Amino acid sequence: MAEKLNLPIIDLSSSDQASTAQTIREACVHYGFFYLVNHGVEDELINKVFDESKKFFSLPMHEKMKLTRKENRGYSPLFAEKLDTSAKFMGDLKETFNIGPIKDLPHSVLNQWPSEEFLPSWRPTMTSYYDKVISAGKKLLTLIALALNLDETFFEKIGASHNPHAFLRLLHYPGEPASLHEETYGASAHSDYGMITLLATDGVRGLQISREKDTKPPVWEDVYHVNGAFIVNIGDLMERWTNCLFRSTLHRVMSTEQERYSVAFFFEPNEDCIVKCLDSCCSEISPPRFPPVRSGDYLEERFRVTFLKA
Ligand SMILES: O=C(O)CCC(=O)C(=O)O
Ligand SMILES: [Fe+2]
Repeated sequence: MAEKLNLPIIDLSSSDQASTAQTIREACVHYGFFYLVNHGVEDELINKVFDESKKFFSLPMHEKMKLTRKENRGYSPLFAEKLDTSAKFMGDLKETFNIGPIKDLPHSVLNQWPSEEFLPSWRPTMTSYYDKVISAGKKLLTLIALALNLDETFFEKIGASHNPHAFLRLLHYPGEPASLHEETYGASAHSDYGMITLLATDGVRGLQISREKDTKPPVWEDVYHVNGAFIVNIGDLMERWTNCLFRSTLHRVMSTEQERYSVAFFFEPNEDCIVKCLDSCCSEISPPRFPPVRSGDYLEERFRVTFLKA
């Protein structure tokens, strides 16, 4: 049985920056997860993204396969990815669609879009959502910088949030009859790879976190949906920057009988940004645990090992 979990709630519109930054710090140190409210992305737009996502995943398979994932953009069918690389089962019971940077040339031309004939509102809806979540993410990064006792422009100055390598990912978990496969997950246990993830969920249960990476067996706790809130979590690159002060928490999505949709936004640093332990997070007695790494190289390698096919 999973435990009940009360994640901190961060109000992005609060005028009290100091206390918001302090709550973010506590959330990232203890959970690596929090809820984000008043983030500036309207409910109406979020609902539209879910509607358009459902329309896309309902298309015949041969239409979806015309947009098969290339350069990490486009459609991946069920079992294409296995987020828990150590597990033996065949892959995750989910289908996905990825959209990469939209305005950042030459990356923007790599995106694939469903035909306007079938889905006329798809592209403008996704583009608008992408832009709005980027704005929310940039604002959140200024508070995360304050939470780390850095200047609020830190992530901008080191080039992380300028033309970020951010990916919008639509997810569809079709669900399965109970006990069909003991060891099938919608998304198997993993931590996210990058800087921060902003997740919108549809209210169907399934997402769980395990706070202590090294506890065996892991203790799983349910993350509840909160209307209008993003579920934000810290990724591995942020964990590397902070020398594990902020945790990139293990999470998974259980496969249940109920169909589930979610929309993840992976706000990753600019590909050329070098992620190196922050001075304030290391010392002689606590040296950096990870060597510096170029963000683009790190992310590419993580995709290489988790994708079994497109
Ligand atoms: O669908 C969800 O709730 C979470 C998905 C997720 O963890 C991921 O795609 O990295
Ligand atoms: Fe994830």
